Amino acid sequence: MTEPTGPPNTDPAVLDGGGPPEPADRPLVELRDLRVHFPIKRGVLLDRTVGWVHAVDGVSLRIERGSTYGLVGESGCGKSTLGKTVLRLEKPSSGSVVLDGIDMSRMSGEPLRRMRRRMQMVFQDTLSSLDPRQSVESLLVEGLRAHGMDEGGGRTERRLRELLSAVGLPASALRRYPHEFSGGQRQRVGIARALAVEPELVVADEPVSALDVSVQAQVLNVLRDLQDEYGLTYLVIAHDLAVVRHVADRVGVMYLGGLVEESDSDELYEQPLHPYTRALLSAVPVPEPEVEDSRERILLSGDLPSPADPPSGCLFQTRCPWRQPGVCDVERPEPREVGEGHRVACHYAERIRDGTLPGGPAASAG
Ligand SMILES: Nc1ncnc2c1ncn2[C@@H]1O[C@H](COP(=O)(O)OP(=O)(O)OP(=O)(O)O)[C@@H](O)[C@H]1O
Repeated sequence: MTEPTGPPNTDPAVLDGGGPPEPADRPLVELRDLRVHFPIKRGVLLDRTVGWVHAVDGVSLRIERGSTYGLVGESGCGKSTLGKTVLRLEKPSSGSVVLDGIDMSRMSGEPLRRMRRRMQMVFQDTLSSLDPRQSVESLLVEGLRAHGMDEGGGRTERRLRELLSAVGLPASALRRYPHEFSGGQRQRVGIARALAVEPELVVADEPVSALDVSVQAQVLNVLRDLQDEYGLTYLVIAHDLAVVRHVADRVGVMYLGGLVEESDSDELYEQPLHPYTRALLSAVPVPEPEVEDSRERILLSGDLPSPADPPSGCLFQTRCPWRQPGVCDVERPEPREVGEGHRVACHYAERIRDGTLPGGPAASAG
């Protein structure tokens, strides 16, 4: 059972599953008003739906070919659900997921399997995502076999060696088991496994958050080198803003299932406009003591509302220091362009930027 979420998508590109001729620079991934709502079940047989968790609630974005899109936001804001829906591991409740001009939202069976081969996922927790009883060789071959790419004999063996070398592991790793590796090496195995089927898109969900800081940069560099070498497109999901800044060309900030701000990475970090983004960034310590002492800190009041009961109006209004009664609690702002390629879902983005809006953070500097 799915929650009624509005009229079906009548875009012809979406309906015929193919798509009209589009410019050569069309994005590899396009999400159009994507919603993923999970039913909340009650009753002995869990047969009553008593509500809906709005895990992803109307997200539109584009990921350009060969680029890295970083998705940030605190735990529970819907990042992983969005990532899984891009891979069609979750089904959209409404809206669409378009890969290379082809709408996958309602695909199933063989066509979906073929599309899935073009995309792979790298997980946070390699210990649980890699079967401990399988050697690296068997893990990689399994990935190839699942997509009919195990050619057998010397060619497969050569391919496996190439993959390991691409992620900086020796060929001897083939005969070892996941628990014999360090966290960073295991993540390299996870990346090699994802690359085995030559995907175009890799969704990396918290790819380094289980690793020591010293190892994080190494793994991120491996991802970047592979992107250069194979022209990969990445969706990198992370709660850590520093990680996203390190790798992303473009960044989207999620809050309660919605995209509240999106822009090129440098712009977002230098001039965050949405109050939530500003609060997130203001919580990141700065290494220089003079800057650290005087920087603005925006403390958010209240808890994250439940995605099963999102607030009226702006999703962020219950915690926003700039909240304007009568507007923010009434009307949900759609993301709109406030600078080149810089979209913000806030009624007052420009006035907050210019410092002309009454209110603002109660927290003091220092
Ligand atoms: N299969 C599911 N059934 C019901 N609710 C779900 C399901 N998957 C996720 N949710 C809920 O959807 C919301 C978004 O979860 P999601 O895991 O996407 O967020 P997240 O930002 O990735 O958080 P985290 O970083 O903690 O994984 C949460 O409230 C979560 O409990």
